[in-house]
Amino acid sequence: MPATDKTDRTMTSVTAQEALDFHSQGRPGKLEISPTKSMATQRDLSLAYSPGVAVPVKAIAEDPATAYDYTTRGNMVAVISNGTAILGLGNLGALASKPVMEGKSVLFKRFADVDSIDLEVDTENVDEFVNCVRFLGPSFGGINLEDIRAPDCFIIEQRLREVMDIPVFHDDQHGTAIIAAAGLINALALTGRDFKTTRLVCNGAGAAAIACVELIKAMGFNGENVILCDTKGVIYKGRTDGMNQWKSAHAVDTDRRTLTEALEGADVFFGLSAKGALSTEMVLSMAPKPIIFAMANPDPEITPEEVAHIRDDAIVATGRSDYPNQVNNVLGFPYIFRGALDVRASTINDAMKIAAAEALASLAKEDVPDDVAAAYQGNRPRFGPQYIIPVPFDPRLISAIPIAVAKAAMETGVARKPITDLSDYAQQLSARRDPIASTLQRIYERVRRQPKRIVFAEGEEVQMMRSAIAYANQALGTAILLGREEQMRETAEREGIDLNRAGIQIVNARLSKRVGAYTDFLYARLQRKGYLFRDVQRLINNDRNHFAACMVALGDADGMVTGLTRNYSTALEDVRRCIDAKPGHRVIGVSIALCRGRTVLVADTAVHDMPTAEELADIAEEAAGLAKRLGYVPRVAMLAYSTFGHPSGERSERVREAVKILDKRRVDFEYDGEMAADVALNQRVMEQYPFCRLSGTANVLVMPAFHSASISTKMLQELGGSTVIGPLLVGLDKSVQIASMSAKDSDIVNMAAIAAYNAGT
Ligand SMILES: NC(=O)C1=CN([C@@H]2O[C@H](COP(=O)(O)OP(=O)(O)OC[C@H]3O[C@@H](n4cnc5c(N)ncnc54)[C@H](OP(=O)(O)O)[C@@H]3O)[C@@H](O)[C@H]2O)C=CC1
Ligand SMILES: CC(=O)C(=O)O
Ligand SMILES: [Mg+2]
Repeated sequence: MPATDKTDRTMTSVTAQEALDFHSQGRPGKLEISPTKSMATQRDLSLAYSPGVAVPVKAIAEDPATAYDYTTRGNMVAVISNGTAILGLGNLGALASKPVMEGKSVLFKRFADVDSIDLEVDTENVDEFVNCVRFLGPSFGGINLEDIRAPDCFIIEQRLREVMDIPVFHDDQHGTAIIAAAGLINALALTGRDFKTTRLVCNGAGAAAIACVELIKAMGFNGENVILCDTKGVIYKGRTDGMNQWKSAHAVDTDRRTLTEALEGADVFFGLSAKGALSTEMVLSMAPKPIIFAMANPDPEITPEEVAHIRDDAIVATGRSDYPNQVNNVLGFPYIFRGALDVRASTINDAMKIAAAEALASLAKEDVPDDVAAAYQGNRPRFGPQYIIPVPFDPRLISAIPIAVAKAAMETGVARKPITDLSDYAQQLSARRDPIASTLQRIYERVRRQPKRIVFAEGEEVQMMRSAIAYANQALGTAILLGREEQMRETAEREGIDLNRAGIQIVNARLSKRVGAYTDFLYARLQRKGYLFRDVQRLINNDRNHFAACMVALGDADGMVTGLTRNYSTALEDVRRCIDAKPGHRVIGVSIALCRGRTVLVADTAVHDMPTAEELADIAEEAAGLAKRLGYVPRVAMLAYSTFGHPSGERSERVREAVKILDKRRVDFEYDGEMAADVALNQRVMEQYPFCRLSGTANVLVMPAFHSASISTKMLQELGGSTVIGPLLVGLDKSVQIASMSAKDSDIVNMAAIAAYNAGT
C-alpha cells in the first residue's frame, strides 16, 4: 500500500482502507459492460440477435475486414496477465493481478476511449500462456500484456507477435520505455546533457529495465555509457550468475561490481527494481545535477523527500501520481493503442514508440492549460525540474500522442487503414476525450472559416489572458483584451504569457478614441432611465462590461465574453443597458448538458424567474432555435411535475397553456407537454403515452421556472457526471456570452468561440 504520510507532496496519498473501500463500494471492481445499441423493443432484439445478427456473420465470413465495421473488434483491447510481476510486488498470481488489470482497462477507456477487458490467465508456463492467448485474435484489435515477469515476458511477447496479426504490446516493457525516454529527453535538456556522453545506471534488468535501455539506445544513447544492475549487482561481460540472453546483450566491460560502485559519478539513475533499492549515499556519489527516475511501483527506489534531504540539484521522477514528474506507462498505453487501432496497425514498432516518446517530450514544453493546473491542485506547472513530463490528466495527450503514433505507423508501412485527413483525425481524437468537443467542434470549425474579433472584457484577469491567447492560437480570430496595458504586461510577464503575438489586441478604455462615441450612444439609451451624462461617462470609463458591450453594439468588435469578476445577473444587467433583444426575440439562458453520450439543452437557466405561459412558449422557440443552430433537430419537452394533466395543479397549467400557445403559433419544430422529466428522457416511459407528439426522447427541456432549471442542471453536473456548458445567452441583438465566475480558461475559450459563432458565421 502507498505510504499515508503527506510530507511535501503535490497531491494527497491514499490510505489502505480508502483503497479497499474504493474497490468494494457499489458494484465491486472497476468496470462494467454496457450495450451500445438500444434493446428496447422486439425489433431491436430481432436486429441485434436472431435473425438479424446472421447478416453481419455472413458478411464477416466473406470478408474478415468487415469485422471492424460490424463488431467491437476495432476498438477493443485485451489486458492480459498471469500476475508473475504485479507492479513491484512480485509474483502474487493471476487472481491477485485482477485489480491492476481492471485498472488498466479503465484507464484505456478514460484516457483514450479504447474499450478494454482484463483477462487473467492462471499459468506460469510460457507455452500454456502463449497457447491460451494466441487464439484470441478475432476478439480484439490489440493485446496489451501486463505484469508478466522477465524473461518469460520476452519469449511470450515474441511468440505472440509472430503468430498474431494485431499489435501485441507488453506495456511494462514498451510503455514504460516510451515514457522514461520522454522524461529523459527533457531532463537531459534541462541539465545541459546529451545522448552521446551521459552516463546512465539502470537498477533492475527485467521487463521494464531491458526495454528502457533498448529504446534509449535505439534513439541514439551511447550503449557504452549504460550499466545495468540486478539483484546480483552489475551486469558485466563474462558474468554467469543469474544471467539470460537479454541481460547479456547489455553487459559491459567494467570492473565495477555493485550498484554503489556503478553509481559513482553517474549522471542518470533509472530504477525499475524494488522499493528502497537506492540509498542516499549512492545519490550523494552521483554527478552534479543528477537525474533520478525511481520508477518502482507502488514504492519507488528512493522517495523525492529523501533525495531533497541530501541534495537540491537533482531532477527526481517516480511512477506515482502523488509526486511531481510521474514517469508511468499510463501516459502511454491508452494513446499508443488509440493511434495503432485507428490505422489498424498490424504491430507497434520502434518508429511508433519513438514518435510517441518525442511527442510526449515536446508537450511538456508547451504552456499548460487549466485542466492540467487543476491536476496539480492549482499550481500551474512550468517546464523545469519539477515538470519534465505531462500529467496523465493533460487533455492534450489524446490528440498529440495517437496522431504521432498513427503517422509513424503509416510511414513505416504497418497501417492497414491509413488516415488521409490528419486534421480531421485530430478533431475526432479530441471528441473522444470529451463529448463536449464534438458539439463544439463544429462551432470551432465554422468560426475558423470566418474568424471574428472578440472582446475579452476582463482583460487584466490571468484566465482571460490565457483564453485570449488560446483563442488567437486556434485561429478563431482577433482577441481584444480590455484593460490597462501596463498592468496586463506585468501580469503576463509574471505568468509567462506572451501577449506580443499576432491575433492579440490590447484596448485601454481610458485611452480609447471611441470613448466619446460610446458615451453618446449609451446616454441616448439611458437618459430617460434616470442616468445623467456623467453617470454614463463613468460607466464607459470605469466599467469594462459597459465599454465592451458598446464596442460590440457599435461594431468595433463582433462579440464579447465576460463573467469572471461579477455574478451572472449583474454582468447581464451591464450588457442589457447597452444591447437589446433581437427584434421579435426574447433573451434567455440555455445550458447544454452532456451525459453518457447524450446531449440535452435546458432552458431558461439564466433570465426568467417564474415565466408566464407566453414566456415559456418564447423560451421554447429560442431554445429550439439554438438547437437547430447547433445542428440538432429539436424535440422540445415542456417540463412539469405532472404529465398530460396528471396530477393536476396550478403550476402545470401554465405549462399546458404554453403548449397551446405554441400550437397557435404553428412553430416548425416538435414539442409537447406538459410532461415529467422521465417521460421526456426515457423512450419506454414515453411509450406509455402513445399520443405524445415527440418522435423520440427530448433533446430540449423547457423548465417551468428558473429554480427548477438551475437546480436540475447543477444536480446533473454534480451527481450525474454531466458536463454542463453555459448558460449560453440567446436572443440578444449582438453576440455576448457570460462565463461563470468559476470558469476555467478552456470554458472561457468555448464561450468566446460560441460568441464568435453567434456573431454570424
Ligand atoms: N513506472 C512505471 O511505469 C513502471 C514501473 N515498473 C516497475 O519496475 C519494477 C520492475 O518491474 P518489471 O520489470 O515488470 O519486473 P521483472 O520481474 O520483469 O523485473 C524485475 C527486475 O528487478 C530486479 N530487482 C528486483 N529487486 C531488486 C533489487 N533490490 N536490486 C536490484 N535489482 C532488483 C530483478 O533482478 P533479477 O533479474 O536479479 O531477479 C529483475 O531484473 C517494478 O517495481 C514495477 O512496478 C514496471 C513497469 C512500469
Ligand atoms: C505501472 C506499471 O505498469 C507497473 O508498475 O507495473
Ligand atoms: Mg505493469
